[in-house]
Amino acid sequence: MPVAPSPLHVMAGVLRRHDGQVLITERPAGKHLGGCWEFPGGKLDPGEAPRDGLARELHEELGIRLVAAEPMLALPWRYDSKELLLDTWLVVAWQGAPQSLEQQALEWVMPADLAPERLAPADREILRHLLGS
Ligand SMILES: Nc1nc2c([nH]c(=O)n2[C@@H]2O[C@H](COP(=O)(O)OP(=O)(O)OP(=O)(O)O)[C@@H](O)[C@H]2O)c(=O)[nH]1
Ligand SMILES: [Mg+2]
Repeated sequence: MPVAPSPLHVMAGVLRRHDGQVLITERPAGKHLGGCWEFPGGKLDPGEAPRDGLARELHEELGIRLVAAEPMLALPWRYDSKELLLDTWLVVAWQGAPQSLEQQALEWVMPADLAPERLAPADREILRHLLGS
């Protein structure tokens, strides 16, 4: 019997500043969901602990060092051909100012001002969670 591939474990970090703004990044055109905005992160490497994978991705993409983060929402999601677990953490402390190291646009926004349609479909659930509904 065919064995279903296990879902791809993807880490996403919601960097939240003291003023409540969160960081979103734009997926480059040509990639899966190119042009959609998302939370920075990426696929966990085999054998890697979630917090370590999150810290690695945030360092690779933004050049920051993770200081304090906690799990916020583990969201199973299915796009046409791929199934993933979007493991979303709230990041409340980091060192360094986030920079675009992978040519991605960055934007700080208040969750209440963020139009859900701008986000990747799975991330609209994260936004709902942030808005507390
Ligand atoms: N990083 C990230 N990925 C997300 C989010 N929401 C969401 O649906 N994804 C999906 O999760 C999958 C894996 O994310 P990724 O950043 O490692 O994917 P990628 O293809 O850019 O990785 P790669 O090109 O570095 O191998 C992608 O299909 C992406 O569209 C999100 O908020 N953050
Ligand atoms: Mg990524």
